[in-house]
Amino acid sequence: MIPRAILTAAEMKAAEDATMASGVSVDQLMERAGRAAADIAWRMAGKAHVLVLCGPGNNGGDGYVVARLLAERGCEVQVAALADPATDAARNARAQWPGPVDAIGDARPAPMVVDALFGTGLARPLGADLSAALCDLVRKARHSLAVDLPSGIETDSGALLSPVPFFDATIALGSLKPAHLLQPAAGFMGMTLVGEIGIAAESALLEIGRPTLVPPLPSAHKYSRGYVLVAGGAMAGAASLAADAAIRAGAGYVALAGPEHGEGPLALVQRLAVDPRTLADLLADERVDVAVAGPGLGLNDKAEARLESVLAAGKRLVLDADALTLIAKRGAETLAGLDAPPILTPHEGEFARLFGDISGNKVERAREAARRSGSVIIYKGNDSVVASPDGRAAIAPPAPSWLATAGTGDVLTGIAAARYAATGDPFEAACEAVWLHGAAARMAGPFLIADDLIEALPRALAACL
Ligand SMILES: NC(=O)C1=CN([C@@H]2O[C@H](COP(=O)(O)OP(=O)(O)OC[C@H]3O[C@@H](n4cnc5c(N)ncnc54)[C@H](OP(=O)(O)O)[C@@H]3O)[C@@H](O)[C@H]2O)[C@@H](O)CC1
Ligand SMILES: Nc1ncnc2c1ncn2[C@@H]1O[C@H](COP(=O)(O)OP(=O)(O)O)[C@@H](O)[C@H]1O
Ligand SMILES: [K+]
Repeated sequence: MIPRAILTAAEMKAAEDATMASGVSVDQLMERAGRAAADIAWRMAGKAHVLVLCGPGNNGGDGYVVARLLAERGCEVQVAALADPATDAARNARAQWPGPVDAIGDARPAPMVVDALFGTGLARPLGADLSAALCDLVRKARHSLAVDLPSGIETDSGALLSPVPFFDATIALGSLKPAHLLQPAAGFMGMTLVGEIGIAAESALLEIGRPTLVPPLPSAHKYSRGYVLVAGGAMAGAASLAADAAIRAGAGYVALAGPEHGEGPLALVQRLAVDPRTLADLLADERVDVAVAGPGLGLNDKAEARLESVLAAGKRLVLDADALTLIAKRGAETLAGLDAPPILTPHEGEFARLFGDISGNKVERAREAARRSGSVIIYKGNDSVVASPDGRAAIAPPAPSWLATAGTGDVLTGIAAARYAATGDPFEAACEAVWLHGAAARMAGPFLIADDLIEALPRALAACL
């Protein structure tokens, strides 16, 4: 699957300028944008009475186009505007709307509401009266559609600048923007669709899409499919979850090396490694492709020594949980010299421990963390962001919140290890793992526990063949 690009407000503006330089006028772009939005509104509500709220900028201009096209289809349309249009394109669009334009205060609740107040140009919070009116009108509607973005959202960060209602659908014009995937904004969009308006959308920031996997070659053997070694520690269950997930995610050989035997399928190779030297010996096996440390590792001196063996092994690494807490003490930048970029999988708390002083939105923080640590970062959450030290970054579509349960992160770590062993590319592996994890969660369903994710993994993987 070709991943969709995500453009910041500035990148969108540049893409729009490039399109115009090739001979397309802003009025034509606005007509396409309005037509795409009107088509969605029509599919949602048919001939229902429509209220279109228009702002002063080009988002409002799109709104006037929507109003005209829906009226042409026979809808009864009320247009309510915040102010007169402030751009030429919006003025032209308004001039082509044959009906009256009311003040926002005169907007009457309608079964279908189209929000064309503000899009990527929103620079500050909506006034309290305006956001209250927007929330009230959307709440009273049966269907609601936001044009480009719900008004009140900051495009690049996904922050809510002022209160925003829940929309049934949002049409992203030309391309996804970060706010379509980042929380809290993404939670207010309803179904998000991208409206094609003829802009070439290219970016180093992508949406994580379904990976394409290939079955093992006829010549495959267990080691060619990837050997993952999971270093266990104080808590056998967590390491077992990671190891079990790695084997279910397609690694050909998975060994769990801990101070005691863990749980897991019979196919999992259990190796007793009571002291760090034994662990180092196991890691010295040249067939080991990827080593995992963190889940259930512990935080005491023994855990430190085990982590040391893993870091010194010269292998590709996936580091999570306790390993991240231990690394935070010595500084994440100490990872920058490893032979291959490791994958780090911090949740919000671990990220703060590792990179507490980084500011900016979630994508910027993930990118800076990747650069500093020379690592691929999976910055977890409902809007997981993956960033690579080479500047590539990706945002996952919202994952089921049922994932908020103990052990699901250990499963992600195991999947990432299996994919890193298979692909050799930590960024690709991280993105694939995040997608598979979310898909397995959707298949496992409500009230899932971490073990259910592992059980669902083969079905999630099969969907990618
Ligand atoms: N990119 C593309 O290819 C295409 C983009 N298109 C569309 O254009 C949209 C972007 O348009 P845009 O740049 O004109 O910005 P927009 O969101 O309408 O708002 C700016 C206006 O609002 C004002 N303003 C801001 N905050 C405010 C506040 N809190 N309260 C009150 N006022 C506030 C601000 O005023 P100022 O800050 O200058 O005082 C300015 O007047 C984009 O989302 C998409 O829908 C399509 O038509 C065609 C293809
Ligand atoms: N509310 C949520 N919505 C979607 N995904 C979530 C949510 N909460 C947690 N997750 C996902 O579940 C996993 C939890 O990982 P983590 O916090 O490390 O748990 P643990 O350490 O118990 O395994 C991560 O992949 C995270 O992205
Ligand atoms: K809008």
